[in-house]
Amino acid sequence: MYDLDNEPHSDDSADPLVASGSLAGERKYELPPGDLGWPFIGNMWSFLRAFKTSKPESFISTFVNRNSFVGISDEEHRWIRKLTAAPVNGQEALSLYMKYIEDNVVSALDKWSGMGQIEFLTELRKLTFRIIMYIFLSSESEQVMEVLEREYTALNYGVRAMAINIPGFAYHSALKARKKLVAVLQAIVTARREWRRKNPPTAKKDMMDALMDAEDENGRRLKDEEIIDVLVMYLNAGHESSGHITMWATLFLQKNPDVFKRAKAEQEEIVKNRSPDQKGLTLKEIRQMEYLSKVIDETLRVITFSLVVFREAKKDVRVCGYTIPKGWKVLVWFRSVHFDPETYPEPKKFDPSRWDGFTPKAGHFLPFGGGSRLCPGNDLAKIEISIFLHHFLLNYELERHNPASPLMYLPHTRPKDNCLGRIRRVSTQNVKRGEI
Ligand code: HEM
Repeated sequence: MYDLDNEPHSDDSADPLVASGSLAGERKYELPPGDLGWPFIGNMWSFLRAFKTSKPESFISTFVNRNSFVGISDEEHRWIRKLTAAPVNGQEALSLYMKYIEDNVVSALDKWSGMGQIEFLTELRKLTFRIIMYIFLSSESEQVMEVLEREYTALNYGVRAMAINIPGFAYHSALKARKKLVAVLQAIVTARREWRRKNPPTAKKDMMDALMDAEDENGRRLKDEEIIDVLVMYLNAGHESSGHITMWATLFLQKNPDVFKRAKAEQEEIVKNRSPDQKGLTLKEIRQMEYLSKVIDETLRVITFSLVVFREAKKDVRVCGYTIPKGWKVLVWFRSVHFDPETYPEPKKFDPSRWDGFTPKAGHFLPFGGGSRLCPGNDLAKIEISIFLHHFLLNYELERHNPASPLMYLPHTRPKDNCLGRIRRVSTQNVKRGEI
């Protein structure tokens, strides 16, 4: 029995399954370290297998039953995660991807500023999807990208639909879409393998190369099918969240002129200190964006994009006088963690300066989850958002059509009008990569 009531609070657990907040009062609790199973609703890895078979129960079991035959075992999760972590979040990979991100951000902002009214959130989601596709498949044509985007959108619609496999229903379209997606991705994988066979190894170009190179300690590499599954899953995991947080950070900046001014001054300083021949942002400059990083952390806290995750108790756990028996599911409600007034005074207030000299205790800031399931795209996401805000702050402003648009809270907090408005260019500073 793991007795939390008598366990000292640890702030430095190597792999904490962290969960803190107000459970039955103000008592804090922290679950034992380790892999406590996987969430049984909306789990990212369940996307790996979703829609691979047309049996209706496959959809339900993928998302609901952890022992499902289409689900992914703990061992498989560990193996794929280990092999894909560095290609997504490693330093080498991140510096490589920055160019794709910045090129896409600069051209999107430029395009939007000439478009009149746009749904800012919808456009941001398209942008973050495009960025993820470029990170994976940098050399594919615009045509291929469009097909992938179209089929992926159909697949995504089916995720929360009823499992009715009849033409006209979203689930049926999703099954068809996955088949087409797989066919296109398989052609890309085959062509890439062929190219690599005929050409001498070059520096890595994108995540597809990195996945093909990834090897475990026994020399085992990812098969084509595994690479495709990982791509499909990452396309899902890696765009929606970044799009929403980018929108909210932009809105908070605009709503708080003092914050906007300070964040903009920081970006101007970065550009001013750059050598004239430098093209585009560098990782070093991203690290210099200390204030912007606080703006993003505060946005992640206030918005809490992922409301909840599930864990499973691997042994009996005592919490606040209650026993959570081994095998029970535990729901970690991130919003109560992020709105705990003991950790975050006036929790509803957007206040980036609360992060000045403040590092929350382990388990008190979980925008990317925690433990062995910690979001592997956390650094990538922050870089993506920082690059967008860098260019937005320097050159643009957003004029909302309905500033008082009501909000929707499920599945994610957003204005009902998807943030309808205009993007206006207010300066031409640094509009092209590296041009000042
Ligand atoms: C602001 C952006 C993002 C937020 C707020 C976010 C948040 C989260 C959260 C809360 C989880 C669940 C963690 C847990 O169970 O403890 C998660 C998992 C995951 N995220 Fe993210 N994420 C973001 C961006 C990304 C990006 C850019 C990628 C990839 C390119 C990504 C890939 C994943 C994957 C693969 C998982 C499943 C991890 C596992 O179960 O092992 N995410 N994310």
